[in-house]
Formats: sequence, structure tokens, C-alpha cells
Amino acid sequence: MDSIFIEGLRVEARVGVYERERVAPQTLMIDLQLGLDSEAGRSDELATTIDYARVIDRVKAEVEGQYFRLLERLGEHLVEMLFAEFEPAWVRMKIAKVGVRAEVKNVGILLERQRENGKGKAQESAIGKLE
Ligand SMILES: Nc1nc2c(c(=O)[nH]1)N=C([C@H](O)[C@@H](O)CO)CN2
Repeated sequence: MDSIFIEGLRVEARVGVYERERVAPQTLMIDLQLGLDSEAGRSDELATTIDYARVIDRVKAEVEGQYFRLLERLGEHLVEMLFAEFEPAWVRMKIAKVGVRAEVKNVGILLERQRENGKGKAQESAIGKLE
């Protein structure tokens, strides 16, 4: 199956369990992959695939102006939006907080969801350090 990907999307988000994280935005790095059966390789028409520019705009819009305690909740929210608006076959998303701990480069979550009757199917891993 084909996919589109977005790597290193930098967004400013209010996310975290601590008061300072609720008040002030912090930088997140998002890697995103959407699976699809696309006609675009034959049609050469943007309308026959998922427009990654639109995905970037929608992810940024969903993150900004909202508050989430956990990255898991933010990730789930974004995955639900992506299935509803772009209808991919599957979604793989990594969300990293940059520089929150001195001894690690990044911390974050990795979500993988299969489309199932219009909804994502739970299959999740939380990881402490991302490559
Ligand atoms: N699995 C998670 N663990 C932690 C999260 C999270 O969102 N998911 N968040 C925090 C704090 O907000 C932390 O990032 C502050 O530095 C701790 N653990």
C-alpha cells in the first residue's frame, strides 16, 4: 500500500500534566504517515490522493488553541480527525516533546491505527525516547 508522510512537523501546543505546561505552549515534533490506495501515480491529479499540505494545516489548527493533559489524548484526537476528514487506510503518528529531560533527546508517543468501519482500532505504544 502507498502512503504519504510528513516528518518533523513543528507545532506549538499546550500539553502536559503540569501547570506550566497548561499555561505556556511548548514545541512538539510530529511525524505522520497515512496509508492509502491512490490513483495519483496514474492520474497526476491532486484530487485523487491525500494532500499533505492540507493535512499539515489541519493538524496545526487542531493542536493550536486547545489543551490536553497527555500526549496520548492529543494523538487520539488527531487520529480521529485524520480518519474523519482524509479517510486513510491507516495512520502512524509519532509525537515528541523536545528537550523536556536533560538526559534524553526526546520523549513521546507512537500511535498506529487501522481504519475499521470508519473508526481507528486501538493499538498503541508509549516510548520514552525517539530516534
Ligand atoms: N505517557 C506519558 N507520560 C508522560 C506524559 C504524557 O503525556 N504521556 N506527560 C508528562 C509531563 O507532562 C511531562 O512531559 C512534563 O515534562 C510526563 N509523562
